Amino acid sequence: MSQGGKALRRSIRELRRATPASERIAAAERLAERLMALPFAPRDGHVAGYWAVDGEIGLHAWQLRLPSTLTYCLPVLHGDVLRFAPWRPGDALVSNRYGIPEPDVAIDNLLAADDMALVVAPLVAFDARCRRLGMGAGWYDRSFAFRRGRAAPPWLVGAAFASQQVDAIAAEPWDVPMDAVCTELDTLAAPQESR
Ligand SMILES: Nc1nc2c(c(=O)[nH]1)N(C=O)[C@@H](CNc1ccc(C(=O)N[C@@H](CCC(=O)O)C(=O)O)cc1)CN2
Ligand SMILES: Nc1ncnc2c1ncn2[C@@H]1O[C@H](COP(=O)(O)OP(=O)(O)OP(=O)(O)O)[C@@H](O)[C@H]1O
Repeated sequence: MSQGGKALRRSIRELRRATPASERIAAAERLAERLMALPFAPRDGHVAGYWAVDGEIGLHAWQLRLPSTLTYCLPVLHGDVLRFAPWRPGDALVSNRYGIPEPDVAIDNLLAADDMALVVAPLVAFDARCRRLGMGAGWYDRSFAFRRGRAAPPWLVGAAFASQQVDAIAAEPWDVPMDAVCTELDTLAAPQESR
């Protein structure tokens, strides 16, 4: 990652953390509406969200609106990839190496990335082509590398505040483009040729 990329990550993460609470709450509600309205929103199966940290836009409003035919899951770090586990409010959590809470489940009960029908991915920055810049450890890129040569599902949707949009994110060879990015203001669809 270039120095530019590191500086961009730092400045956007600062901006993201500075979003006032009242704005965050309203934005999470608007985001939930947009996620529910996605043309490819699945009716049943597993969907993955994330436990918002570091000023990320929250997914609790979306989780609350999901029909009972969908099972909400959270990511779990496993080796060098993400696996997923169902989580409902009140279920046990443990902190991972980054201090992010994840479901406290036995390895045998973890689900694979391709068991998900739709995955809402956190991001630091995105562009109009639905390219995603994450925290910089490559977890989503490694875990969903199989989507580079294969159609959805799982559908990959980035979630962010509209303020996290940048002009262009330089494509790295391993980047996995999102099918869409939802913010409190917009739903952006990826250009057809990059899906
Ligand atoms: N809410 C949430 N969950 C997530 C992610 C995410 O971006 N957001 N991830 C998306 O990939 C994975 C975790 N990836 C992460 C990568 C780097 C750092 C991080 O904070 N790094 C520190 C320095 C390293 C450290 O503390 O050990 C930093 O950048 O300041 C956190 C999570 C899985 N779960
Ligand atoms: N498919 C892959 N196979 C092997 N290594 C990979 C793969 N994808 C990403 N990586 C590694 O992960 C590192 C970080 O990638 P990048 O900076 O694009 O992460 P990110 O998308 O910002 O982070 P994250 O997905 O964790 O939010 C890369 O330098 C690369 O070494």
